[in-house]
Amino acid sequence: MSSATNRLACRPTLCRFFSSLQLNPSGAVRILYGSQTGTAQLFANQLAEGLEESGLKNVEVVGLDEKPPNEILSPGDLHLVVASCAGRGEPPDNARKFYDWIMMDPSAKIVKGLNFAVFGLGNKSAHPNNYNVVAKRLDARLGELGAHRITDVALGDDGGCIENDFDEWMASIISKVVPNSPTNASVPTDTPTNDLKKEVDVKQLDEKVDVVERPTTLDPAQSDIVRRDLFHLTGSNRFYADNTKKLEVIDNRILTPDAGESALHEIRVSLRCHDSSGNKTELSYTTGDHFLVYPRNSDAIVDAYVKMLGVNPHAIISENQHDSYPYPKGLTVTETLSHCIDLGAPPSPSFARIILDRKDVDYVKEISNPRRTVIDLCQQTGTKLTFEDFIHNAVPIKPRYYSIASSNIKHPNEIILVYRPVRYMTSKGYLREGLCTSFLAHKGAAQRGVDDVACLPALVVSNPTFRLPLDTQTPVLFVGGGCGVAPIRAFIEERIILQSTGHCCGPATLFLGFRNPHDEVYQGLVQEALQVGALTNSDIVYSSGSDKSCQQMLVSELVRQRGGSVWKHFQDGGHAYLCGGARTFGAAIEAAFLDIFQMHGKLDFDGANEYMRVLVDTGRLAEDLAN
Ligand SMILES: Cc1cc2nc3c(=O)[nH]c(=O)nc-3n(C[C@H](O)[C@H](O)[C@H](O)COP(=O)(O)O)c2cc1C
Repeated sequence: MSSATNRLACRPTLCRFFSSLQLNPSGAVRILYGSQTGTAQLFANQLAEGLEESGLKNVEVVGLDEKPPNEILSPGDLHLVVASCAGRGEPPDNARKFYDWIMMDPSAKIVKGLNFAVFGLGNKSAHPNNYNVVAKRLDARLGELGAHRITDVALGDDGGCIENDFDEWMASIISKVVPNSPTNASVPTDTPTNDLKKEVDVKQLDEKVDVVERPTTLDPAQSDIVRRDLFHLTGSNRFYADNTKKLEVIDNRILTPDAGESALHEIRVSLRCHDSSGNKTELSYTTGDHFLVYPRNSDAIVDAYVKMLGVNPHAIISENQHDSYPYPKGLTVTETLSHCIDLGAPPSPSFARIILDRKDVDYVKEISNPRRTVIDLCQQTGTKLTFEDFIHNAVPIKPRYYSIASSNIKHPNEIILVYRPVRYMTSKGYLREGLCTSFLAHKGAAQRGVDDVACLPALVVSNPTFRLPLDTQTPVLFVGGGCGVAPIRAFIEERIILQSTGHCCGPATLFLGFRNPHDEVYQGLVQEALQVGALTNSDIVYSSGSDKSCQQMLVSELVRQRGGSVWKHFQDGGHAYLCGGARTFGAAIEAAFLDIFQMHGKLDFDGANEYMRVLVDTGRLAEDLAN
């Protein structure tokens, strides 16, 4: 690790713990990743670095779409699979072909004699019925086909502390694969040293990352948008998804000005755009789809990190970096910090231990719950990080999913999103803003042409399991809370059009909750739907009403109160849609449904769970729950 480029590849975190191990390089290790939004890919790269730093030579990271399915597995090698779940228990797009092949193709028997272990990425509270099913099924299938499992499938929960889950699994893999390794990398047995503090100064950084000075300052019109040419959409450095476009914001407004700082906002985005050759194209969507937005950090936080790291913001990171450089090459330092790294996210457990120079860090209590960031920890400890330390250990920006709040029949050329800006003070007095919601909140409507302030890098993501029933007569029940109003708005809008174009719609019930009456949105649309018969009943409740006349209760209480009719709805073949936050709202409504199935359906606990499972499996209970 002496050359400039190789030093970049070194993750100090793991280097220190594993560099002096005796190794037994008995064969090649193939790390396979299936990733929708980049986390599994990041983990796969971290695992490769951990294994290489332990001395393994023959480690390869392979995206599950990088080879034909029947060439992905290589008998005799160890395969470490890192795979997330997307959709409703679906594999991520890049894993789809391999997943279908291994699950169904008879030629998939060739995996006999192969060693493997699987780490899954999922979200338990958001997807309780499909939690990590992709990893579980891959693990079971590989075993069934005769491959040798070196350790049980491990499940990472993105609703908890997935970095911790992964660190633990990686440590156990390294201890199995590399003889004489420490048994637990996440609680290192050696005392952390001051390695980071001895790292290079800015001048050396320029040598190490091979940067060149950009003669002029950045052109703001080029710095904040989708730049497919700049963000190298090839190979493992793929940053934006292929069909990401730069889309114009048509309107961005507060829906409920009386609700104060945390009011719900609505943003309208045009689907008309230009392709790379300058030709006009149009994106399309179907009601119920998702919209993926790539946010960037604010200039203020980027400036703070530039100062803390002592780097030249205009230096360009050269194309000649080592392959393990985690971000697109050729960007300036500012662009990399703005677009690639989540500067407001807490560091990973291992990085936090390094910065704090302690091995006994209580990660959840000290770091993740208070949402302390790298800059907070460095200010607290006086730790001086180099740019390379930071860039190789910091958390990358993940794109954010939003439920589209419009019907494609009513709005074929634009989409509507509903969002609530996240902004709060931590107990330590730090102001925190949600990365994507504050990014959206600063997007003005397009004034003249397409400028950065008015554009979003974004794409439509199909959500085929979240659709209104094909038979418009089927009874539907919409249950939503807060921002969960978004997909419900889309469905109501669609039913109004269906109704007005002669498609007679069956009964539709709406149970909707807001914080208080000031927070309530889209009353006009709900009234119109009730008048034209697109909705049959509507109950709106508030978790904290401001006057006695309003319905002060939780949506889950309302659902329980209407238990008899909810049971009848399902017995009549009705469909239901659950839309809101995963942890509290989604879990509470599911619990209410289970109670109803027991009380009104006279089922026992297992029977109620089974009833729910069948509803989910047959697409009659569809969820759109946010983390
Ligand atoms: C649209 C969407 C659908 C998801 N579906 C599931 C699911 O069915 N089951 C699950 O356990 N997790 C699900 N998740 C959670 C992801 O698997 C989890 O956030 C993971 O860390 C993403 O990893 P990736 O960035 O590598 O794709 C879903 C996430 C999104 C955004």
